[in-house]
Amino acid sequence: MNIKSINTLLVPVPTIRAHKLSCTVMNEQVLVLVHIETNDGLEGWGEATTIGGLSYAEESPHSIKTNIDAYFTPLLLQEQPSNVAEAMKLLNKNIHGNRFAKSAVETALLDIQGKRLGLPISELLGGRVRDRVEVAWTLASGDTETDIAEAKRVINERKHRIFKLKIGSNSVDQDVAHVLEIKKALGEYRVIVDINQAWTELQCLDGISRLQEGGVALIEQPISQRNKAGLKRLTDRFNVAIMADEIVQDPQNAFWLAAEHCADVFAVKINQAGGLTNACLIGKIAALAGVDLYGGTMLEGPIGTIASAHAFSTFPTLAYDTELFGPLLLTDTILKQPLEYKDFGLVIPNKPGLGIEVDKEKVYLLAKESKI
Ligand SMILES: O=C(O)C[C@H]1C=CC(=O)O1
Ligand SMILES: [Mn+2]
Repeated sequence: MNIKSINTLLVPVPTIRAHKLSCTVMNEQVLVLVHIETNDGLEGWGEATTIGGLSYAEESPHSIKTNIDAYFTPLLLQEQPSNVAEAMKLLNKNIHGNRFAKSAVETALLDIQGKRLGLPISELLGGRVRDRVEVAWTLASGDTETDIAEAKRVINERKHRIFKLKIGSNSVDQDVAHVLEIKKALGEYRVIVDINQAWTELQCLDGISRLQEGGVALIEQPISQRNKAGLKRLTDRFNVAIMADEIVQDPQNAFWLAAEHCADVFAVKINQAGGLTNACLIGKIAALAGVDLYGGTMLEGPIGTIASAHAFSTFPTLAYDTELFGPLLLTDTILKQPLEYKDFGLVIPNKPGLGIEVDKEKVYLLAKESKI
C-alpha cells in the first residue's frame, strides 16, 4: 500500500446540547481521526470515536491514539502490507483487542484503496444495495418536554421520524413514564429505547412489559453485556423486539449470539466490530441466522458515520434502519461539504473511497489547539 505516514489526531467538538446516557452525560465528543498518506500521493481518513472517555467502552480517545502511535504505526510502516486484508491480518495477529483503533485504521486504508481503484468503499465491501439509509434521532436531553419539542422540530424539518430514547439513569417507574409520554405525543412515529445495560433482569420483566404495552418498537441492550443467558430469556419471553448492542463485539461472538438467538436484532457498529469488514461479516451472520439488523453509531463525527453508512449500504436487509445522526449532534463540521441529510435519511456518496473531503487544515489546527 506504500504507506508514508500515519497521524492520529484528537479533535474535541462540543455537542449541540447535553446528551444523557445511563453511563455518562456528554457535552462534547472527542473525535479520534486517523490520517494515512502513501508515497504515491494518496491519503485516507478513518475515525475511532468512543463515548464519554472510558465510561462506555474499554477504549478511550487517549488509549486509541497512544496504541495507534506506539504499536499500529511502526508495524504498518515496517511491514508495508500489500492490501487492506493483509494489513488487517497483520494487525489482528500482532495486536490483541483494540477494535476501535483497528476500525479507524481499516477505514483509512479502505479510503485509500477506493481512491486508488476509483470505487466507493461500499463497492470494495461487496457492493451497495441502497444509496441512502433512514436515520433515527436520539432524544437524550434528560427532560420529557424538551425531548417532545425536539422530536416535533426534526419531524417538521424532515430530518428524522424514528426516535431512540436513552433511559436507565432514573428509576424504572420514572423512565417508563417518560417514554410513554413521549410515545403518546409522537403517535405513530417509531419509538425505541436504549437502556445501555442499566436494568437487572427483574427490572426488565416489569419495565419491558409496560414499554411493550405502550407501543415501543424495540428494546436495546436492557441488561449487562455479561448476561448473555439473561438476554436470551428476555428475547424468548417478550413479543417486542429485543436488540443486542454492547454484547455484540466481533464476528465470532456475534456468531454464537446469532446461533443461540440471544436477541431478535443486532446493532452493528464498525468500531465495536473491529472494522468495516467485520461489521459486514456480522451483518451476514445475522442474516443467515434470521436475526434482524440495525445500523448503530458510537456517536462518530462525519468520517466514522459515512464509513458506517458504506458498510450498512451492503446489508441485504436493514429492518430497523440506522441511527447515523452523530454529525448532527456536533456544533461544528470537519468536512469541506457536510454530509447530506434529507428526507429523513442520509445519502451515501458515490465518489471513490469514503466520498467526502476532510478539511485538513481545520482538523490539524483543532487538534493542535486542543488541550486534551
Ligand atoms: O447505542 C449506543 O449505546 C450508543 C449511542 C447511540 C446513540 C446514542 O445516543 O448513543
Ligand atoms: Mn446502544
